[in-house]
Amino acid sequence: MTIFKSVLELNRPFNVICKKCLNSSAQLPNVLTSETCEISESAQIKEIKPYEDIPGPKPLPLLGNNWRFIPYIGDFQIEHIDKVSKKLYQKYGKIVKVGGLLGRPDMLFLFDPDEIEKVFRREDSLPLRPSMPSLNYYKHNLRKEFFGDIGGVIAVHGENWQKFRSKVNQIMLQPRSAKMYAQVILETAEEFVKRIGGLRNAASEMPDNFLNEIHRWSLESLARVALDIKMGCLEEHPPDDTQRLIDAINTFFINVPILELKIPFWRVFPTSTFNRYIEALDSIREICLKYINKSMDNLDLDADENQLSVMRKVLKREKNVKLASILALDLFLVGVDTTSNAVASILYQLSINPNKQLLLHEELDRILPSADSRLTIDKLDEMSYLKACIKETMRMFPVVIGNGRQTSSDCVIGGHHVPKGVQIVFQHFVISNQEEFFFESDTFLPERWLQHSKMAKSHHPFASLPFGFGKRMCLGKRFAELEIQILLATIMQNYRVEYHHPKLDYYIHPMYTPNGPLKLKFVNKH
Ligand code: HEM
Repeated sequence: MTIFKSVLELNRPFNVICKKCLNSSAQLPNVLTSETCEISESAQIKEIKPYEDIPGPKPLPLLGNNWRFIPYIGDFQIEHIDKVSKKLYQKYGKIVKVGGLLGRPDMLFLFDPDEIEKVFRREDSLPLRPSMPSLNYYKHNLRKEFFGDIGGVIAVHGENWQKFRSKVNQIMLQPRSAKMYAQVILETAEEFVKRIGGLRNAASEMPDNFLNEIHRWSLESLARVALDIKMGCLEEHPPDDTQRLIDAINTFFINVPILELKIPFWRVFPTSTFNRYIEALDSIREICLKYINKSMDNLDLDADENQLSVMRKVLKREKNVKLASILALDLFLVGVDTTSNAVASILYQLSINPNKQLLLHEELDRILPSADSRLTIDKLDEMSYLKACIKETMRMFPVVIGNGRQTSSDCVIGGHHVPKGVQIVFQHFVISNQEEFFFESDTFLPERWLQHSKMAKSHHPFASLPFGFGKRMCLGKRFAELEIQILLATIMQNYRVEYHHPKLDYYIHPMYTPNGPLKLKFVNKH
C-alpha cells in the first residue's frame, strides 16, 4: 500500500494519515499501518505537514528565542504576554511554534478551540501540564526531605500526581462538598463587607492597595475552608505572618514565568531571582505549616465529616498527616491570588458597566429584598445574572490567560505532525475575545450566558475554559466559584460599585488583572 510505504520510507510517523483518523478524537496510533487504519487506499487522504513547517518567530543561533524576553531588547514582555499572544496569532495564524527556548521544550501556541478540544479528548490517564519546573525542582530536589514521594498536585506529574489527586478529587470537586462550606464562606464575606465600609475615604473610595485587601479576604476564606482556622486576616491589625504569606505567594507567582521563560541560568547556579523564589516558597511552607499544625491541635476525627475542613476530611479518610498537609500547602499556593484577582476584575467590570450592574441589582433586590435578608445556597442558585457576570468577566479577562499540556506521544495537531514532549499552550484569552467565537466579543454582555436570553447563543465549549478541563482541571474550581459568588452577592446586597478614574488596562501581575490602583467607590444601597 503506497500510503503506508511512504510513512515507512520517511521513517516519520503520521506523514500521511486518512482523513477519518485525522478528525477522530480517539488517541492516534503511534505508527500507522494497514492494520491500524481501516480506510482503503482509495479513501480520501490528507497530507500531514511536517512539524518544521509550523510558523512562528525564528530562534537566533545560540540565544534561541529567549532573547525576546530580555527587557529593552526583546519584544516579549512577560507582563504583556496577552498582547504578545494576540500579535503572534495575527502574524502566524491558529498554530504558532515558539521554539529554541533554552532549557525547555518548544511551545506550540494553539488559537483554535477545535484543536484544543481534540488535544483534551485524546488526553490519557496521566495528563501532563508543563508548568513550573522550578517548583518541581523545589519539591523533589531542594526540599526532598520534607516532601518525600508525596509531592501534591502542583508541578507534580505521572503516577505520583494521579495517586495524590485520586485521594482528594471527590472532597474537592463534588458540588455538594463545596456547598457544605457555604456558611463559613458567607461569614468571611460579611466580615469583608464590613471592612469595606471602614476602608472608605471621604469620597467613599477604596485605598490604592485595595487589591491587597481582597487578597486578605481570599486568604481568610481559604483558611476557613481548608483548615477551619480563623487567621485574622480581616482584623484591623492582622497577625504579621498573614501579610508575609500574601507577599510570599505574590513573589512566588511573579517569579515563575521569569524562571521559565528567560534564559534559565538558575539551572546552573542560584540567581537572585531563584533565591527570592526559594525564599518565598520556604516562607509559604513555614507559615502554612504553622496554621496546619494549629488546625491539627484541636482535631476531632470522630466529628461528623460534613463539619470538617478539607484537610481534616482528607486526614480522616487517608490517616496520613503528610498527605493532608501537602494538600493544604498546594491549595494556599494557588488558591489565594487566583480568586482575589478574579474578584478584583469582576468588581472593576461591573463598575465600568453600570447598566449591567443595574440588572444585577434588580436580580439581587428581588432575591434578597432587604439588607437583613439571609443569603442561602437556594437563593444563590437563583442568581443566574450574578453567575453570568462572573462568567463574562472570566471570558474577557481570564485570570489565567492560557493553559497547557505536554504531548505524551507523537500526534497530529492543526494538520501538522507534532512530536512527543512539545508543550501545547491553549491560548484561551485570545480565543475567547474573538468575534468568531463570541459575537460582540469586546462588549461586556453577561446575557450571552443566560439560558433564556435572546442574546444567548451556543458557544464552542472549548472557547472559554477559565478553570481548564479534564482530569487535571482546577482542583479548587467549586470553592473558587462559591467564594466569588457569595462575596459578590454580599457586596452587591449592600453597595453599588462605581469607578471615576481613567480606564485601567489589564496586565499579567502575576494573574491577568486591572493595572492600577483599584479606587472603587462603594455607595451604600440602604
Ligand atoms: C478564579 C479562581 C481560579 C482560577 C481561574 C483557576 C484556574 C486554574 C487553571 C486554569 C488550572 C489548570 C487546569 C488544567 O490544567 O486544566 C488550575 C489548576 C489548579 N487549581 Fe485553580 N483556579 C482558581 C482557583 C483555585 C482555588 C481557590 C484553588 C484551591 C482551593 C485552586 C487549586 C488548583 C489546583 C490544586 C490546581 C492543580 C490541579 C492539578 O494539576 O491536578 N484553584 N486552576
